Amino acid sequence: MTAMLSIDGLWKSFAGFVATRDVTFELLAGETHAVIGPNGAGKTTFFNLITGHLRPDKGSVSFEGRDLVGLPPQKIVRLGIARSFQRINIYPRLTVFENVQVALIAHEGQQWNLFRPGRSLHRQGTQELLELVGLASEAEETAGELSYGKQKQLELAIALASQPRLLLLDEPTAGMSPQETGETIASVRDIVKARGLTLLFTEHDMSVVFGIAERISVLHHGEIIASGTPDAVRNDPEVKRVYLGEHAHG
Ligand SMILES: Nc1ncnc2c1ncn2[C@@H]1O[C@H](COP(=O)(O)OP(=O)(O)OP(=O)(O)O)[C@@H](O)[C@H]1O
Repeated sequence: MTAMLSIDGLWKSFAGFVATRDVTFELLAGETHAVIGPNGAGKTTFFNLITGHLRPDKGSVSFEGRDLVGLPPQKIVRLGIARSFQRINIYPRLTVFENVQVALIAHEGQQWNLFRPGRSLHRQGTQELLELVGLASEAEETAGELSYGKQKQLELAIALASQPRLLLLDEPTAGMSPQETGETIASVRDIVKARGLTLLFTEHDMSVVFGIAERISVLHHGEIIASGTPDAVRNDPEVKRVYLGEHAHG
């Protein structure tokens, strides 16, 4: 497999605090890759550097051979990278259907007008995405009134509206019940397969990580301390030390 995303010598500091330290990383086309690490290890910062929400101090980020550093987030989305955030990012007062429809309209560069003619646009595409994430029967519900797990599914549909080749999910199961977690992960796995997506995700739930990741990278104090197959990472002495150290301190 070839590298879809290549990151080389990436650094990011906040007022002298180094959040990303000389990160070099390759994501292969078609793989499902988890980025794990204790709280504050720098996972979200790493994602923000890829998606243009932060600009690195040093280093390069290249997607399918194209340099991303300095591009604004919307431009990076257009190149084929979509993302979901840790906090919910939907229009709570619009219906489920409208949330996805707006995302499709925005992606096509069309104008959204609550009263027309926007309402008739992309109805089929919207329906297809809702079916894909299992929200077809909730289409007319108000988005803000959905359960937390369903709101995350809606976010996923919104992310997919930009037709990404690479999907970045920041803690897709955070705050979910065990049942919601299981359903969400099964759904993500199916969608990734159905659409042939490359998936990069962060996650605290190790059963999720080891259940779906083909490769795992471990961040600690902004540095990648291990990267490899789940078995290799599980048995890595440095990784064990970091995680056991965490538990020892509660
Ligand atoms: N905008 C910012 N300004 C100052 N410090 C920041 C900023 N963003 C992140 N940091 C710091 O950088 C470090 C890494 O944060 P980051 O959110 O990337 O970690 P994380 O691994 O995603 O954590 P978590 O698992 O808790 O979500 C933290 O110490 C955080 O306080």
